[in-house]
Amino acid sequence: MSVAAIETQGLSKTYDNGRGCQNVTITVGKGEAFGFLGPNGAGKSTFVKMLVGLISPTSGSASLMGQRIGTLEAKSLIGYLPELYRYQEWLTGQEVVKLHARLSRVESSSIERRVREVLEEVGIGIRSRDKVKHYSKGMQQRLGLACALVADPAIVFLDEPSSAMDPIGRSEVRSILKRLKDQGKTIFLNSHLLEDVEMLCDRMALLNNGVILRHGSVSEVLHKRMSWLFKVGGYSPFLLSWLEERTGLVIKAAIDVKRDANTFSPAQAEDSSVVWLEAELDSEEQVGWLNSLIMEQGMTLYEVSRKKERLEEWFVNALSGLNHRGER
Ligand SMILES: Nc1ncnc2c1ncn2[C@@H]1O[C@H](COP(=O)(O)OP(=O)(O)OP(=O)(O)O)[C@@H](O)[C@H]1O
Repeated sequence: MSVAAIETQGLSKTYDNGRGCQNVTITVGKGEAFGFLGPNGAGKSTFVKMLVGLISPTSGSASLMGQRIGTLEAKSLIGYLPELYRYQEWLTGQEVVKLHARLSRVESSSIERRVREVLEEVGIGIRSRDKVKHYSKGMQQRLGLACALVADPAIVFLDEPSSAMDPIGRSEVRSILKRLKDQGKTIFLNSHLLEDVEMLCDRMALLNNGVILRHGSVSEVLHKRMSWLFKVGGYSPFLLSWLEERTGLVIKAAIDVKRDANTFSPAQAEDSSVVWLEAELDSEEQVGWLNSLIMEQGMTLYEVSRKKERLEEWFVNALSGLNHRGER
């Protein structure tokens, strides 16, 4: 049986103040992208710091590709982008990455080429000769990514890799991570951004107050049932009742909906007006079915989309009714 890329057994770290993360048992296969999702203070960074050998566990055990964490063998397998990074302001981006390449024992004959490649990859190419003190936060985060990748590690630990970036930067980072995944790297992604985890990861764990509340495939953990939005014309309250009766679903109607802000205030929708309908559905087949019923009733279908839940709301729902240990 091949060894897992990351394997932990009851891994715990308790700081003097009683905080940290407790009893985490997970397995991440080689080439898998694993998301560790949790609100601020959940214990994500603590967990990763143990895996990369920066702090020692209070109890439990863990290995990377079969090598005990904290050993040189385990450390030589990893690239790590910390959450709180500070690079030498007086050096250029290129010099910082070179330094990391040397520290990671990249063969000296290939350092120049590798540094150039990785700076291109993260999108610093033309700014690589500027001093770090002139870099924006987003640029520094890209630099951190270059440092994490320069030694071509088998496992990449990323602690909030796009937190300082604007939407374009975020989407670029996602593309870089996707490419890494396609190259067969194992990726461990700490994030409080639902979207990042959803787009990249195969499996994930939801952490709160230092304990894992759920883990499994991303779809198992995130969406049991999903809300869908249908923008329709030719609406009437009568047609809504008909749809509800026919499908057995609860369907809400609203004149306007701010999807990102997740507001769906009930509408006094007038006959024939354009409205948004919202329904919680189990599967894409149900979406198709509802589409066809909407059109069968003579309504015009302008748009269908999945409603994006805001993370806070999702967390509140996921965590509601749980005590601080995640028990109901
Ligand atoms: N060195 C430390 N000493 C004492 N408590 C700590 C230490 N480091 C972290 N903590 C506490 O442990 C808990 C988990 O922190 P951690 O940084 O691992 O969370 P996180 O999920 O990474 O959150 P964030 O995204 O805000 O960094 C928090 O309550 C934090 O205040």
